[in-house]
Amino acid sequence: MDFPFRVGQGFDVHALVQGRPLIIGGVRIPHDRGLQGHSDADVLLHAVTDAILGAAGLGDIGRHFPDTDEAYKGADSRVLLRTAMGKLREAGWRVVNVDATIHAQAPKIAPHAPAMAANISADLGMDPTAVNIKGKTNEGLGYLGRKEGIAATVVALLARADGAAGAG
Ligand SMILES: Nc1ccn([C@@H]2O[C@H](COP(=O)(O)O)[C@@H](O)[C@H]2O)c(=O)n1
Ligand SMILES: C[C@@]1(CO)OP(=O)(O)OP(=O)(O)OC[C@H]1O
Repeated sequence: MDFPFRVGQGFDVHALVQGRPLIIGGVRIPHDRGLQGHSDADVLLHAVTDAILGAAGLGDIGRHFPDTDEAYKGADSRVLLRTAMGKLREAGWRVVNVDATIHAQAPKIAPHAPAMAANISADLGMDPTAVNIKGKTNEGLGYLGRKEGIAATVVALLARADGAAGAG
């Protein structure tokens, strides 16, 4: 019998490079560099996608949206997140809450956190108060501290969509 709640975690990191926009949580943030990737390189949305897919036992973002597929070149990661959420719904899950940390020496995340939470909650079909976004520096240490990239870590809790304990 399945337990009616499942937890998942997600991690992602992308390099900061010249000539790319910085898009985190679906929010375009004014900055001197942006994140490198096959898609729009939205490090937060990729970690959220992995957290919900992982909780549902549906693998990972690369399995559903391979970075070798031209279809995802420059892809809007909100579209990928909504597609992943559709797969969760088909499997009978809803997302209860999301808690995320963006590991960025710069820029400041706090001013953009409400907009990021609004985007994620809209894409997952939940109340914005159930999405918590935190920024954290790396205290100048390592590749994150040297501003060579930005990382995100996320945990997500799922519940059976019908709310039935033990529903399979
Ligand atoms: N990119 C960031 C980093 C930090 N914050 C905010 O500052 C607080 C202190 O961060 P430390 O890494 O110095 O402990 C943190 O709790 C956030 O409120 C941020 O918004 N964006
Ligand atoms: C989002 C995808 C889509 O091709 O590509 P990237 O933007 O490179 O992002 P990453 O987190 O490295 O890998 C996941 C891929 O599914």
